[in-house]
Amino acid sequence: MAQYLEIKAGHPDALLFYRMGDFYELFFDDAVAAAGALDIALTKRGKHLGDDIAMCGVPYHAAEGYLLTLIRKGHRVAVCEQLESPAEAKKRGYKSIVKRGVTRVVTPGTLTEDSLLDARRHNFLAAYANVRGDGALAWVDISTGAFSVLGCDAAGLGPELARLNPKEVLLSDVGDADFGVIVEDSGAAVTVLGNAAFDSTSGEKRLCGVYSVSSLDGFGAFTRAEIAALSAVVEYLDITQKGKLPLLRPPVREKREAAMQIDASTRKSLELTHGMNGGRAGSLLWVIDRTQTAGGARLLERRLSSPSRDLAEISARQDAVAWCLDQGNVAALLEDRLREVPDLDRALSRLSMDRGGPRDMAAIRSAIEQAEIIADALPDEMPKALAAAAQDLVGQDALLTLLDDALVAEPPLLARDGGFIAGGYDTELDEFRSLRDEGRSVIAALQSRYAQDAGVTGLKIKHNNVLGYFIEVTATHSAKMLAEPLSKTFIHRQTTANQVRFTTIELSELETRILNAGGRCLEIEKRIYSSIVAAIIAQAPMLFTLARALAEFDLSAAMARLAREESWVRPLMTTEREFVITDGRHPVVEAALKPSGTQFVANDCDLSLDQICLLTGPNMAGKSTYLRQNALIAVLAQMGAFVPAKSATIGIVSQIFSRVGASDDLSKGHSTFMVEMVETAAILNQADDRALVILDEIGRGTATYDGLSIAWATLEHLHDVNRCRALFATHYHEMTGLSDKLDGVANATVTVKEWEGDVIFLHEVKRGTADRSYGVQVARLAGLPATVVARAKVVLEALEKGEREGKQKAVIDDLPLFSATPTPTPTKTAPSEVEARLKEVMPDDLSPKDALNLIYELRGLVKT
Ligand SMILES: Nc1ncnc2c1ncn2[C@@H]1O[C@H](COP(=O)(O)OP(=O)(O)OP(=O)(O)O)[C@@H](O)[C@H]1O
Repeated sequence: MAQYLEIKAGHPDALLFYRMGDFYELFFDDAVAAAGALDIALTKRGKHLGDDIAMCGVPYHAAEGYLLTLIRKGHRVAVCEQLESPAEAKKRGYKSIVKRGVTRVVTPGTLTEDSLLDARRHNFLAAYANVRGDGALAWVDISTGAFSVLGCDAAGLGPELARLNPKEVLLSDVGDADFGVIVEDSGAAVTVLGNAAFDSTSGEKRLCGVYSVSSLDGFGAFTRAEIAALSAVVEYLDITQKGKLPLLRPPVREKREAAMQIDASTRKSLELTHGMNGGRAGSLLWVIDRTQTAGGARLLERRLSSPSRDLAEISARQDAVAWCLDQGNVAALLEDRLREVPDLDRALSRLSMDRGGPRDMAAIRSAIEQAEIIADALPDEMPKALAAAAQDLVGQDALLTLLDDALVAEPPLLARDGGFIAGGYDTELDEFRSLRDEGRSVIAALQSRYAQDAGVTGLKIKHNNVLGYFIEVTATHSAKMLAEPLSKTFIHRQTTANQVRFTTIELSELETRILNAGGRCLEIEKRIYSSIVAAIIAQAPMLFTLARALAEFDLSAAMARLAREESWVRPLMTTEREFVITDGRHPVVEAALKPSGTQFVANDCDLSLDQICLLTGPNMAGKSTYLRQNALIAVLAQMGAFVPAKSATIGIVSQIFSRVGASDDLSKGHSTFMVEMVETAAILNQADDRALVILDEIGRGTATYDGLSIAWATLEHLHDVNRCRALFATHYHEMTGLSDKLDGVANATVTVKEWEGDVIFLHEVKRGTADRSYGVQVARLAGLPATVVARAKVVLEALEKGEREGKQKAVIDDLPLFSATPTPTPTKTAPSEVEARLKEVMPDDLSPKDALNLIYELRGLVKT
């Protein structure tokens, strides 16, 4: 208990997983918290200061799953291991306690286990530093070594966190409390560190130490804040990994201006990487992902989250996709090979942190192998981005030879039990192995000899952990075995209910030889294992580059496949302010319609001359879909992908803002309307003339005239001040008059057909205005009770009539609604012939033939 309390004192904010043999045990409050979170039994063990000690435990071999649950529920876990075996402890004295120590603190941002991670997404740990008003955000994925930093003021923190989606963010204990709120809003866990961790002077030294350089200048000209943020990350890794730093790639300095700016609410409403339910399903990422490897999928997610603003970079990526489309055979081979490529980054980082095993080595082997095959198949002439990547695919021959020679074809997961080094690689190992294996065949021979000598055919030589090797016969033979002459050779060891066990001098000697040989084998394999790990780590920077190159090929091929399968085209990107889309489509809605066979109606969009498009149209006509599809096309184009359209010309978009749909944020005390206004304010204050703004039904959350006035003034502001390209959907038909007053505002509408009182949605966007919203008809389609729909029609007609005649108030007063009309009872129609016939049928009494006849009969009734 003293040992426990001492270790626990060092980790007051984490649940302590205290290793006791085959279990991790938790005590006191930790036990209560963990038992609740894991839904496992809470028990007691011993007393402390007179009180029962609460306890619970989880088996160590199943600990990963429990860890994941605890991390997901917001806990941190300090894993305390036994640092020696009980036998070693006993050597120090009979009552010695096994040495224990925390080997790792598991937090949301520092996971490395495959089972705890989403293979197709990064798992970022971030740190935000503020040095005298200058802010910087650094982030790392320790499972891949990717490490980056970016100058970022407080206003930029929210959008950047939305872009990166880190799982954990480190903040200084002397920082602004607002930072904590921003981080919490992003959904990441906040971890507060002492301000010393953010010290840029000692931080610079620490970073130089990590990369074994005398200055960081070679990696970029970092600001003090950037160094502070980077070093806080390293400090935290040091604390949580107990000095065993993961492999970190040199920090990459990013610039905010390099990427299209997309704030958190826009990302959410466009569902770029996460659907409405927070998972992948329903997102753009989900629909466009055709990558074969985890590395490719992660690169896709990064690109989609950070569309570029650099024309050269975008066209280089487009060239790569176009090339893959053009070179169908090479692309097909690429995809075939990539399918065999395991997660190189994560295997590498696990090995570097001593959490890997032989299977990770095999993963590295097959990644290098596939990379070489791909490199061999590539032609000399390739677009720039792929040519550069192709060079990084080769150069690991020596490591490949080592892994090929040293490893068996399918090594086990863990190094612990050996058996992963190939025969012929190490002569000493081979010798001990044959001794060990020979021993086994000698045992088999010995068994048959003893069986013959004793005249007991059922005699067996067996092995268990208590007795080691022993000879076993059934109890019926015990008298014979215990009597001379057999008792001279067979020494009695144990009698159980049905068996008697013996040993012989010969057997014990053989056992020692086998055990020694087995132990030696394990030792040698361990030594070779370490040397292979060292050889791999020595190549780590090149292997990370190779992984990145594979991901680049994977992504280009995947984008090409997508373009081919879905008939997407290469958009023409310019530095002007054009935005011309012909036959654009919404990829997610189109994919959702596909199973039902419904055709998505493609629509044009031209914001070049008329920089603002004011869209009116009935409910359910497809306004939101149209707005979003154009934003998504811009995002796809700037990530370097092809786009769902017949043709597209897009002047680089600097920022995208989207205010779509209504939601409240009760946790912040914001009503639906308040949220809408906060988001609109952000757009009007920030959008520049290269921005693309999408506003859907601004002002609908308040009274009609307030809403209309706000929408009106907002559109004027976008037009006069922001001067950005915008799509503006509204049900305020009064606003369509603005196009006469303001240059560069054009009206468009989504067409519908009226047929026998119903609306038919054509989903076609045309120039012009809508005169009605057909809200009542849509409400009927939604299943509003017929009485309500009928009543709404009456009210609507009266209101419209009143408006025409300019006496709306009088009409409202006249409405019978306010003089309590009796609710018309739903009319009951007599049952149809078919219904009447069906009522007579007893399904259980029907033979198959009767049932078929019945169907014909019913069909006949319908005809008549
Ligand atoms: N271009 C299209 N082709 C085919 N179906 C479409 C198209 N656009 C929209 N739809 C279908 O219509 C549905 C409603 O579209 P959307 O939400 O965009 O309408 P809306 O005009 O914004 O409606 P509201 O004004 O009620 O918010 C979509 O979920 C989709 O199924």
